[in-house]
Amino acid sequence: MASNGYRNGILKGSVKVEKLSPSSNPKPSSIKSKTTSTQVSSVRRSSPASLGGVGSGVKGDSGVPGRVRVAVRLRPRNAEEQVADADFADCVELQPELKRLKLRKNNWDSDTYEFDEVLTEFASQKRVYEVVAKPVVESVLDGYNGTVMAYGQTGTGKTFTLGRLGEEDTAARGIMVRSMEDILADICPETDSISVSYLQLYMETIQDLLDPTNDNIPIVEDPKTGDVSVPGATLVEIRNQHSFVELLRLGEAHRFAANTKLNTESSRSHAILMVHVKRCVKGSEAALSIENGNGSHMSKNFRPPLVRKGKLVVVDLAGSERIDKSGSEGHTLEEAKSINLSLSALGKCINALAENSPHVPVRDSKLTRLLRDSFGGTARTSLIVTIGPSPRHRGETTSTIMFGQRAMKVENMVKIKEEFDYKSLSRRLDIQLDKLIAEHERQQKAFQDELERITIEAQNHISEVERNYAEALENEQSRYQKDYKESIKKLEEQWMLNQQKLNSDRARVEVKQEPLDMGLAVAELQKSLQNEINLRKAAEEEVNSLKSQLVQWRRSEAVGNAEVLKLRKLLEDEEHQKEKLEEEIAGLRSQLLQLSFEADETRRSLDRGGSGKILTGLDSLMSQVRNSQIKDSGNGQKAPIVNLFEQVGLQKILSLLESEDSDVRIHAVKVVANLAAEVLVMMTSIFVTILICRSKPRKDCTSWWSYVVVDAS
Ligand SMILES: Nc1ncnc2c1ncn2[C@@H]1O[C@H](COP(=O)(O)OP(=O)(O)OP(=O)(O)O)[C@@H](O)[C@H]1O
Repeated sequence: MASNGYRNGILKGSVKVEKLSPSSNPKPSSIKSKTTSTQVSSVRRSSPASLGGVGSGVKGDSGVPGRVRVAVRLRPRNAEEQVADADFADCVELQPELKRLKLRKNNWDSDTYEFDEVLTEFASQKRVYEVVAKPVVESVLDGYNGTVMAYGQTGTGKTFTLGRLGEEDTAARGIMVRSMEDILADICPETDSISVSYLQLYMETIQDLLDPTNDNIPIVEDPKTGDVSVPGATLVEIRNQHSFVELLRLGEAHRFAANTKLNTESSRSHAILMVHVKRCVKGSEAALSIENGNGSHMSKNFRPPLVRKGKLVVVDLAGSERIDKSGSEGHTLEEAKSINLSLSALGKCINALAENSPHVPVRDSKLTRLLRDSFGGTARTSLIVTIGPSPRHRGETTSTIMFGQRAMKVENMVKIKEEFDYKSLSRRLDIQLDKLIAEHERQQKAFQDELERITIEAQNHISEVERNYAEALENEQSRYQKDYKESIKKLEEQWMLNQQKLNSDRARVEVKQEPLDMGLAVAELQKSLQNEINLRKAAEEEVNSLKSQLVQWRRSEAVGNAEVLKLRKLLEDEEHQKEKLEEEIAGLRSQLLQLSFEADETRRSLDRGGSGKILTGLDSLMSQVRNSQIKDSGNGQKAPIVNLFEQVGLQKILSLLESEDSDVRIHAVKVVANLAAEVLVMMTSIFVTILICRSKPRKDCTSWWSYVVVDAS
């Protein structure tokens, strides 16, 4: 062992020393993914110096490396040492700022050891808590397992460091009390819970410090996870600091202790305080955890709350002692042997872990079985080794320091303890079920009440209706009975009157019955006869009237027939006349055509200059016209049509055309047609004459022209 070297086997300058400080504690926000943890886990235990230590925890199934943190604390000289070692220097020299401890071998030589924290005899309890335990406590609050353990020679201050209650002097409060203070300050009482069990391992038996009758508690190891638990231990829920301190006091009272040469209050057992912290993961943190885990398929209503279960284990080991120095004998000697045996087993495990040995003799003692998770397990572990200053105990101090040094090489796989709280879900569902059942019962009761109310109302209503109906029926019956009685009474009265009248009529009829019957029969017959006569008369009159009407009708028929024959004759005449007129019109038209033809011939002749021929034709035409005139004037009469026109006038003829009488209209048409023919003839004559006069004026032309003019007018 080189005097200037580090006795923990690590070369100077090659160790990256992590500070045991609150800031090094991992926060859930650093939990990223399984990939990260897998990558890191591949270097497990391979290079402790390169690992991140307590502050690098990341969530994952396999966890992340977290080296056991080790601090050394020096107890001040006690009264005995101040006297006995007055002339001697302490066996150790501390360099807290360098986190180094020098162990003097002699006056001129020393070995130097480096720790995660070096706490001098002046270090306050508060400082010790903050550098040793607080990071672990914070990890526990985040859902990790954590171990704070004190190891050291008897009487060096393990119980002082961990278990002081600080009732007289609060500054003296140890790690247990301060841890609980921090835990209580951090949790949410509504959703989180803390429960505590306090045990001692004495002579290889686990006893319940909170219930001394409960001894020889078995250790249970989960074959799957390797988790160690002592389910037989009393578990007390902690709600406040006071109850916890009382609990510690109770436990301390039950702890085995002995008065040895080295410690008047020497603990003869290993005390193990287990603080279970169950925290409900909330909000986005829970959602993130569920997303990363396997709870995403669960329905929100039936999704159990996600909880993180951290367990803080504070171990106050019994002190290792040299029997010759402690003076233990008898039962105390047996205790000492047992203590040393278990501490030796712990040391072997630490050695094996520190050396990455494939076999770790965990099962050699109950202490190692209990601390399985704390060394080489999943917990964050912080070890404080306590030493005394006396050079007389240099060997024990060296042993303690070496234990601490080896422990620093132990690396755990820190793993968050997060799980679904099915019990809580079950409780919650039970509560919901109870509520639903209560609500259902309440609704059912309300329904029943309502039903009863409606039934009663309906029954009342029915009763009222029945009552009203009965009353109405009764009234009606009495009214009818009354009317019936009155009617009967009236009928009886009427019958009485009729009876009286009948009687009186009978009496009268009996007196005048015979003469009355004859007279009536004769009068009746006479009346019938008269009626028959009257009816016969009326019938005869009717027949006569019909006969005269028949004669009248026959006469009218004969007149009508004669009229019809007459009209037919007239119609035939008219048709005959019409045919004649049509023949005349046809003749006139042919004449007109002839005249037109001749006029055309005449014009052509004139155009060719053949006046002689023209004259001949003209003379012929003129003679025709003149003959016509002469012929007309010869009989002293104009044509009948012209005469008719002169006699009747144009307006009259036109009005006759619109007459309703068909004969009149036919005559009017004839007149107009003949007139048109005559006018046409006359106009043609005039036209011819004009042509003649224009071509060659003659003497007789003037006279003829005047005739035409006179005739035309
Ligand atoms: N840092 C310290 N400052 C002052 N006094 C101390 C300190 N450490 C321990 N002591 C005192 O030393 C004595 C022994 O301490 P303690 O009982 O805690 O030792 P221990 O390691 O628990 O012993 P054991 O293993 O025998 O139980 C006690 O009287 C305690 O008050």
